[in-house]
Amino acid sequence: MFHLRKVSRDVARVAVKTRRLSSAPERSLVDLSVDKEGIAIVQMQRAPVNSLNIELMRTICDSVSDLEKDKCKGMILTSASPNIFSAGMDLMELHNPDMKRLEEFSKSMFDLVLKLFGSKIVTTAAIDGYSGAGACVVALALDYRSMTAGKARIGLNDTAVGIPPAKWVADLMTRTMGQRNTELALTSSFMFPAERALQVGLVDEVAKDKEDAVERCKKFIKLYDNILPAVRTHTKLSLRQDFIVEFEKNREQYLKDFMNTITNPAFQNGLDIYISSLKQKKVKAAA
Ligand SMILES: CC/C=C\C/C=C\C/C=C\C/C=C/C(=O)SCCNC(=O)CCNC(=O)[C@H](O)C(C)(C)COP(=O)(O)OP(=O)(O)OC[C@H]1O[C@@H](n2cnc3c(N)ncnc32)[C@H](O)[C@@H]1OP(=O)(O)O
Repeated sequence: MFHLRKVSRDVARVAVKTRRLSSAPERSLVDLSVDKEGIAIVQMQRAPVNSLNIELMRTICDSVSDLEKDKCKGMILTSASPNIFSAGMDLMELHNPDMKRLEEFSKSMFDLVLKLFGSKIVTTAAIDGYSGAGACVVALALDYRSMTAGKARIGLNDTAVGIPPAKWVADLMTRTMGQRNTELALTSSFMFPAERALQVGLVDEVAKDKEDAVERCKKFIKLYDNILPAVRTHTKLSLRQDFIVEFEKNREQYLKDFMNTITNPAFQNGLDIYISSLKQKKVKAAA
């Protein structure tokens, strides 16, 4: 656990009342609430598995922008789906895609990663269930992750879906887990249970259940209570600037690479088989 030095006793805070914003129709993909202490819970609720389509990614992005404007203390990204944080990118967005929508999808994905990684507020995830591929990338873009012990798995299993991890994805993971662990994780597509994820630094704490995971996120956010938000943000962003600058510089190339991978006929054939196997699993389970 971190020990943060006291910098100022009277940190000015904008009072944030407890409120829910999910009544707005465009926000129905997340439930957003902010408590009296200014800590927000952004709960993904795109049933059944919170797969990341354009709309969900944009909604998360917009929610974080709103929370930044409101000068919230921090946010906790979590899920309404039992046993699933998120199934990663929406495979239907990648399967036989319309080119225009695929480009929009890629842009939304990049926007989301940059928004989360470069956010001014303290960003955390309470991971209570499966968090594979794109969902692991989202979690890696945050400041802190707590994950429930048990069946939950987290990892970048991109190779399993035929996507060679992009350089920026590997960089993001390396920043958190180091070179060696990243190399092993990416080449094997290993999906880590919480205890193993903690050992390699992929998550920061193991929780006993979702409630505990959320509490640990709150505790982490409150560690910054005595640090001036502007000073914390400045420090965080100066340490992250290299990644952000590199990403912006290569963004067009990353977009082309991603579009080329997805539209490759070999990838589409593999995806056909992968999606059928997911559906087949259900048929078998019902039999
Ligand atoms: C925002 C992204 C940010 C950055 C990414 C940046 C760069 C690129 C980085 C990485 C590349 C990332 C690629 C991906 O993310 S590809 C997606 C990878 N995910 C998976 O392979 C997960 C596949 N799903 C599962 O293994 C299981 O479904 C799961 C363990 C999640 C849940 O199992 P459960 O038994 O509870 O449910 P199911 O019956 O399997 O599924 C229910 C229902 O949902 C559909 N489903 C599942 N996953 C997805 C998905 N990813 N996209 C779309 N739909 C999905 C599944 O087919 C079932 O549908 P139906 O039969 O119609 O009910």
